[in-house]
Amino acid sequence: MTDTSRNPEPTTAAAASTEASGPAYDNDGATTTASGERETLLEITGLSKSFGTVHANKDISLRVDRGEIVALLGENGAGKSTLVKQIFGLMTPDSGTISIKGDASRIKDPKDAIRRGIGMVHQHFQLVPVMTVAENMMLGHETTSGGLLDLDGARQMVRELSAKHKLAVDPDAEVEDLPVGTQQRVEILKALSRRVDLLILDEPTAVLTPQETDELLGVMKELAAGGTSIVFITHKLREVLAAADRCYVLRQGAVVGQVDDLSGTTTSDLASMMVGRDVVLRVDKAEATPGETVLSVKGLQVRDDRGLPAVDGFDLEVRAGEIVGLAGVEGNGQRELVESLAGMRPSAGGTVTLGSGSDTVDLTRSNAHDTNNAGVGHVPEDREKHGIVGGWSIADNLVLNRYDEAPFARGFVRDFGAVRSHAVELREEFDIRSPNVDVPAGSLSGGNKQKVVVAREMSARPRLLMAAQPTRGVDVGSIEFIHRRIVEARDAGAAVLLVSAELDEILSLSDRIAVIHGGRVVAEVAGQDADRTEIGRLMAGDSDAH
Ligand SMILES: Nc1ncnc2c1ncn2[C@@H]1O[C@H](COP(=O)(O)OP(=O)(O)OP(=O)(O)O)[C@@H](O)[C@H]1O
Repeated sequence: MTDTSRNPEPTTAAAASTEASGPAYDNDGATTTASGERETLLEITGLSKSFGTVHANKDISLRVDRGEIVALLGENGAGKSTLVKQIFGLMTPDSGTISIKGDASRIKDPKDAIRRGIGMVHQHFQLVPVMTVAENMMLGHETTSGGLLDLDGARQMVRELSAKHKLAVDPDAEVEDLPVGTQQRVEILKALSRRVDLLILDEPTAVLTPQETDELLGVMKELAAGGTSIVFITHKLREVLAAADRCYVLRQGAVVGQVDDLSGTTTSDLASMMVGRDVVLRVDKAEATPGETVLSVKGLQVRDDRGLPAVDGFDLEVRAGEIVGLAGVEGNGQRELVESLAGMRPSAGGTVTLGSGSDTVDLTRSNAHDTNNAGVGHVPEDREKHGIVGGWSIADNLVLNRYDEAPFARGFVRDFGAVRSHAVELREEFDIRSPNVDVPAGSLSGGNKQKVVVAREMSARPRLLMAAQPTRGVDVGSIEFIHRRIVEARDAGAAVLLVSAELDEILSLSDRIAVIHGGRVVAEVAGQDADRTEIGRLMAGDSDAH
């Protein structure tokens, strides 16, 4: 960690794009000033921003040169999103300056930011799902570039930008039908459809498969080589080492570290810089001692939103005291499977039971309430939609599915004291960073919202814990913590079904791994025998891999 001066020989973009200058929405590719010096594209000085008593950004100063890829790292709630929202004009700083290419005048709003060459891809995409890619492209241009694009013009633009940036997208596809990774490409193309000097990506890889992530990192490097500067937020330290030229580390709103040469740096170095202590990146666990069958799924059929088969003859058993990891490329029925097992989506065939012998409960047609009452805990993939109620307090969110039960209610009367003290305990135990437990859950940072959901579901001590992407958007220190808690739940006798797009997470936590492809289990392997490459091939549908 150093406090450095300028990086005179940046590694990325000395080679400016050699492509002929393209259409009006192209970038110029120049990375240096006339004197041969690298141009400072973004300079932030003494930036502070508070929400009530929370100092989200404290006296932040940083710099990004043209053609650089700069990573922003930090724990959940460290202030990363707040910082980039101010650069994009979504929030106004309390004090300090943001200077873009030497212009330090206030960025009034996103429109103003776009006019000044800033593009941003948000954590939650801003696309209209029922519209096509080209129609979504038109939307942005109505408001920002004055001239209305016609549909043919928008289609043409998508094709040209797709080809130029090697981001394949069908202009006529409806956005809601596209996998998440492709939706993100549309967002990136939308940002690139205007002149962009600085592209901000807020946790761009959180929802991507490993292959999509590699593709995106490649695109980022090409953009940087063409003169675009990139600021990206991530919790995945390997990505920082793979793609960034430099990085800044934030803690509790302040810049606590800066690495200007990442070549000798390891993921462990970055992790301890972020968290302020050494972090164990691998999970230590004893061998599992599985007991009786808890979850039994036979021949399950579930349809997707369009009525097509998504889960198609799915069989799986999960026993008490074991973690079964479901590995698969996103879009192979995992979402529909978990929703169906949680009682949120009807099944079209097959059976689901919980427990064994005389203790068996048939959950095949249960709703979410019954499933929950039967002892199923569910950490949903989409915390914003299914995990929390943003307008309700943290305390209420922590008892969302148990508000009418003892000790949180006596008869029809709620015991607010019990709800609150439960919340105070969990906030402490799960390190939920918030001023108190009474603030709306919607005001929490992304990772802290996730901790609320995980805390609620785990504290209910479910017989079956279904955890879908449990550490998505969560910082390394908290990943370590959540992983430890999942193993503890297993050791206390819970059956755990872990669904994750992170193969590393599956490999390090699972006692048994089931690979899902085309809506059914195509292979099962013991956790300790699992081979990364083989699992990868099975995930891709190579049935000879096993
Ligand atoms: N609109 C808001 N109202 C109140 N508090 C807010 C608001 N936006 C952010 N905060 C608070 O500011 C702090 C910084 O949040 P921010 O979202 O910037 O963190 P982050 O580093 O992006 O975290 P994560 O990695 O979890 O996404 C947090 O304590 C958060 O609760």
